[in-house]
Amino acid sequence: MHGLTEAEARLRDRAREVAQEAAAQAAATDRSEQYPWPMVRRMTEAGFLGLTVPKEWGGPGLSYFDAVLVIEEFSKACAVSGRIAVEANMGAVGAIMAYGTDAQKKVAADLVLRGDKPAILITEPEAGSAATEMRTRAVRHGDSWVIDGDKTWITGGGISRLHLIFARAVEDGEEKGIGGFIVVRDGEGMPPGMEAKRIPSMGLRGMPEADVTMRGLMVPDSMVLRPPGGWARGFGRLMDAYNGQRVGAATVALGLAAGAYDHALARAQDRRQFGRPIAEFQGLAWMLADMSIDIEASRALVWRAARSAGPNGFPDRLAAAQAKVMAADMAIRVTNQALQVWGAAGYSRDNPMERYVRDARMFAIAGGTAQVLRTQVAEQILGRKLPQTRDGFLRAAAE
Ligand SMILES: CC(C)(COP(=O)(O)OP(=O)(O)OC[C@H]1O[C@@H](n2cnc3c(N)ncnc32)[C@H](O)[C@@H]1OP(=O)(O)O)[C@@H](O)C(=O)NCCC(=O)NCCSC(=O)CCS(=O)O
Ligand SMILES: Cc1cc2nc3c(=O)[nH]c(=O)nc-3n(C[C@H](O)[C@H](O)[C@H](O)COP(=O)(O)OP(=O)(O)OC[C@H]3O[C@@H](n4cnc5c(N)ncnc54)[C@H](O)[C@@H]3O)c2cc1C
Repeated sequence: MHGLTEAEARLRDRAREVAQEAAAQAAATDRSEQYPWPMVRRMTEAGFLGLTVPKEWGGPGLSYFDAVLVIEEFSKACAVSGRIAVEANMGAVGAIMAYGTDAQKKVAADLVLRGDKPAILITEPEAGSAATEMRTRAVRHGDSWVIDGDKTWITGGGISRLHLIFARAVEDGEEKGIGGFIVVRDGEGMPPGMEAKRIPSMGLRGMPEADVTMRGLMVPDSMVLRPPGGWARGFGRLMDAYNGQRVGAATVALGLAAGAYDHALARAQDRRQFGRPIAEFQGLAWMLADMSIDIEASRALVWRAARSAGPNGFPDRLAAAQAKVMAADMAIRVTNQALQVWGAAGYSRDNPMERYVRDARMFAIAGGTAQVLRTQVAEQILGRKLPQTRDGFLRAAAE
């Protein structure tokens, strides 16, 4: 289908098979709000975590596109499992594999290949969309850095071992720019100087979201991630890597919409009213048609974005933002339509449809909101910066 190579189709089919096990536990994970460790072990054994880790670091060295095929299958069944596959293949892992030292790459590879889902710490209570306004500081003291700051909505806070923290680097009393700092949680508790407090969330309840506070958190200089171009370009280069995770998030949105659609299609043909299958009513038949068009269009953008990554590169920024906006908005629409097809039965918590609706809601917020990403798309197609601060255009004109 869709021009997959034999190897890609095999990978997708293998993911689809294991994802059936994720489907079987998805409702229990949602109810218990517990991270699905048994499923993580199963995904690790099956080789779905660390897919993008290069062969020299012990991984299979597969592409972002391969990872996307796997993420979609898991997300159809259980979006929490889909998100685990995103963070264990993209985001922090991608940044470390591209910019890290050999020692950092080994640490990251060993962790994800053994089942860790890393955490990426960007957002702060006062710096969400305006991420460049972050206040977390890492101050250099000889061979160590000391981090102080507050992060929020950190996916995996409290369960992740590998952390990639975005912070302002201060050297010799001078602020140099935003860089990445790698912190590993070894034991059962958090590392000294780091605390996580869970945030109760609407959907994807098996995935902990947390406020993370850092007070005097020590990071050796060997664990500083230094992208090329120096501190001043640090944030931009880290965001280059983050475009991979945007494609991953778009894929989870796509997958869960496709999962909800499959349930709706089956129900529309089974459920009878007025003596005939409800699929025969044009109102529903066209709704199903629109859902299928939405899903195929999103998949086309997601695949294009994933394929835009070169062998050692990241997905293209514009393609990633376009795919994420489309898939996030589409998932909200399609999951709601799917619930509508199910009628009252879809509204019951004994049925997966309401879970799909809740799970879909985050993607227009996390990873860059639908509004902020539209601005990013506009900047790329117009070929100019669209400053968001009140004095931004004045400052740009003065410069
Ligand atoms: C980028 C923004 C934070 C806007 O802030 P600014 O207007 O202050 O920043 P810019 O001047 O636009 O950008 C600074 C710098 O970064 C480069 N950049 C920005 N975005 C990208 C990108 N996507 N790819 C590559 N490079 C990028 C930009 O060119 C500048 O580089 P130079 O300094 O010129 O070299 C804001 O637009 C934004 O993106 N906000 C969203 C923040 C976000 O996405 N947070 C995600 C947190 S993690 C998460 O949510 C996980 C959820 S999940 O995956 O499930
Ligand atoms: C489930 C979930 C998981 C997350 N995981 C992580 C994670 O692992 N790591 C991490 O660092 N962060 C994570 N986040 C945080 C996420 O990246 C932020 O929520 C997001 O960047 C938006 O920031 P905010 O919530 O502070 O909203 P705000 O920035 O306060 O935005 C509020 C509203 O204003 C709009 N708005 C703001 N600025 C503009 C503008 N310039 N133009 C137009 N509209 C604008 C937004 O679109 C939004 O509708 C997660 C969030 C969620 C919900």
